[in-house]
Amino acid sequence: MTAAAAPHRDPATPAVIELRRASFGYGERPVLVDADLVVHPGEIVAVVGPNGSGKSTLMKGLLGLNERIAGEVTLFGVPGHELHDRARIGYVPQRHTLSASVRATAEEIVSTGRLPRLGWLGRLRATDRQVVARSLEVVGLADRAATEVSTLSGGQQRRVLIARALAGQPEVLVMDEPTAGVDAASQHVLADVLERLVDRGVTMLIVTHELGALERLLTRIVVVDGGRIRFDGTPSAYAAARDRVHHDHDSHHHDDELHGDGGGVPHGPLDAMRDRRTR
Ligand SMILES: Nc1ncnc2c1ncn2[C@@H]1O[C@H](COP(=O)(O)OP(=O)(O)OP(=O)(O)O)[C@@H](O)[C@H]1O
Repeated sequence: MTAAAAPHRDPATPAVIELRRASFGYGERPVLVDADLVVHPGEIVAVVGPNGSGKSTLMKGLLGLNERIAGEVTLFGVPGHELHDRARIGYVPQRHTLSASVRATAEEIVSTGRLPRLGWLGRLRATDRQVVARSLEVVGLADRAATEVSTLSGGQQRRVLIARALAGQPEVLVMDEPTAGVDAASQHVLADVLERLVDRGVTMLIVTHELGALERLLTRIVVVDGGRIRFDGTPSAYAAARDRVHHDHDSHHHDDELHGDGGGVPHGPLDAMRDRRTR
């Protein structure tokens, strides 16, 4: 299986995400430093690295959800803090399941993702309901619209959260571990969901511990380690440089929380490549 081809790029179209020597942290403390990263329209970029290396800090930083200590963030060609149309970005935060205390149907949760696009009356119109229904359809949960989310499986809940992000009709999806804590079968379902989004031209930046199921979709892989971007290249360049960019295969604590034994999924982003090579 080969990685996805890099999309054709119109030089006149600005990058979706552009970081120049950006440092992000919490309070005064820098966590992710000196990051240069450019994501063009149509790219599917995986961000990998050990636990605590700064991946989530990178995601939150580019979304303006933590402190920018230095450098520049440009989104769709404008400084990040000046981007008023936030609905252009869909964010799936790092949270593997919805709390059991959330008493809402899948449709209600997904409808909240429509809020940034509502008209001045602030009410869901017929077109909004159609978008919500379509978002549930894309993630394969049309038949669960009326189901309480707390009764859905972990993988299905992740898909509800992705559908919620899709309901805002974003041009880019920033996802923090969409496959964390879900079993191998659900990971493949999620990869199929993401593939449908690729076909629709959605740009994606995905933090993941399980490169396996997503690998065929990726145009680039970024390795974060020790608070810095250590590698940024194509999947084949990553495979070739794997000794240089190798990092610890921390078993992922989120998987442990859900499965105890980690659920039998590969833990390191390099695992899938190594498996294939030895087959
Ligand atoms: N809200 C916060 N306030 C203070 N420090 C934080 C906060 N969130 C994360 N950190 C610290 O920043 C560092 C990097 O954390 P981050 O969550 O970015 O890593 P990560 O690579 O996403 O890890 P994981 O794979 O475990 O999710 C850690 O030392 C963490 O303790």
